Amino acid sequence: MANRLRLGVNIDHVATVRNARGGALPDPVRAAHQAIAAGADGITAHLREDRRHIRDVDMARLAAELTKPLNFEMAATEEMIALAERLKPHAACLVPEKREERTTEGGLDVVGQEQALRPAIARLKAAGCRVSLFIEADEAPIAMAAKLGAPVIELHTGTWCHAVADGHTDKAQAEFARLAKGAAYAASLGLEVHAGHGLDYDTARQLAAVPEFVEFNIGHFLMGEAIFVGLDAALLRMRQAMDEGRGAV
Ligand SMILES: CC(=O)[C@@H](O)[C@H](O)COP(=O)(O)O
Ligand SMILES: NCC(=O)COP(=O)(O)O
Repeated sequence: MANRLRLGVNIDHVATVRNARGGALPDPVRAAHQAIAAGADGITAHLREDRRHIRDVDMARLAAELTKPLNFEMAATEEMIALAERLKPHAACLVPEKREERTTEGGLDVVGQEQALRPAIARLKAAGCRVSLFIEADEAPIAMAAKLGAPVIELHTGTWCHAVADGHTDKAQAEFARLAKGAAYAASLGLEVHAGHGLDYDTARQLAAVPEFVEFNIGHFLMGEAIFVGLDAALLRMRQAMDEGRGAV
């Protein structure tokens, strides 16, 4: 299918449930294998500094076992870059991290961190990782991502998804237009454009209509749905929503 949107499944919150009891179950790596078997185009996992969900051993197993691309989300710290150099995941996505945050709250400040990010990106590239920067859909960070030599960006969709969920129609329309404009600008610079954070069936379907998006990374909503309908059914429904939005069905 021309211009098919890839679905990257984030398994962080299987690990959240596992860590609630301190045992080994449910196994996030098992979820990754099942997601791939159910049609996921790749797996995303976020190894946070505080290890609140994904742990180092999970990332090592994912890197060793997956049959589809692994997208290692990380802060641009020495610890994480060194781990990525050792594990050599298909992709490394640099995301902002604040210990006190409940979840990611926005895009990476690539404009303010240009000098610090440049060597991090170089090291990840040298390790063979496809580097992605998780940023806001604004001209300055998008232009900086291109200047820094990252081949991929992932646009933060959380603000738009929250506006949709809260019924703030005017803000949702403005945020959608911002995402669409940012995606078009990024593509004009030759960047591969992804999107993620807070996407559900409805917002994934809406955003799929923006032709410049190549991949969505979706986790929290899907893992919640899986509790009720199972992971396979949730992925199938998300796949259908993305294809409908892209006009593929
Ligand atoms: C960057 C992003 O939006 C997510 O991929 C990230 O994983 C969110 O952090 P939590 O998974 O800890 O909520
Ligand atoms: N980068 C976004 C991601 O991997 C998943 O975000 P969410 O769907 O868990 O909010």
